[in-house]
Amino acid sequence: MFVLTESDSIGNQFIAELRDVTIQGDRLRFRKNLERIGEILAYEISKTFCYQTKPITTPLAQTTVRVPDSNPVLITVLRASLPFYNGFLNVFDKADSGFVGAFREEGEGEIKINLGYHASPDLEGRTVVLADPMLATGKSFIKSIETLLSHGTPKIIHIAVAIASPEGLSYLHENIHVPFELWIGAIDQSLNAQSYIVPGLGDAGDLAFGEKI
Ligand SMILES: O=c1cc[nH]c(=O)[nH]1
Repeated sequence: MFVLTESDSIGNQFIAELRDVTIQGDRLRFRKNLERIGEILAYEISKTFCYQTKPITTPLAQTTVRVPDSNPVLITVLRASLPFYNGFLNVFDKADSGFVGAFREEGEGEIKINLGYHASPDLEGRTVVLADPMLATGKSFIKSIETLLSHGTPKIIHIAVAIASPEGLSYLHENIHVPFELWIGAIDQSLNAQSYIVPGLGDAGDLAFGEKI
């Protein structure tokens, strides 16, 4: 498991700005910071890929460069993930993409996650990056992964999140039965009664795009 804020880097500044009530109201900056964290996590994930030697001709000579031998599939969960996903797409610019539409069903008691929409390429044997900035209960991740597995069994699923709750992490470990790795911006203290992450940052979708009805 990689956790960005476990060591000092400029990434901490981006996380701080996402959380800070005096800064996060600037939607452009909020989306940009999610994107920048996506780019950093994408770079870290790229270190796990298989590489091959590619011959290159520069204007001056022949040389070789080690490049990834395949492109991942990026799966993103609408809508809060879009700026975060964009960070991954900036780095993995040749990636295929799939989309999942997940929403929380309002009501009394346990939170229910509904997947209204999904569109994905064949995932058989592929390296998948599932990007969603907020790992709260983990239920939408598990629902998304169950749905994705009907499109083939990936070689590995890299799960990338900006902020994770300990409860969500436990839920993923208990419920994912295919190879996976976790790439996280920060791990927070807990979930509150409304299943928001504390200290967290609030509602990532609303902060990125405005409140929905
Ligand atoms: O704290 C949380 C949890 C889920 N989704 C969010 O946007 N924020």
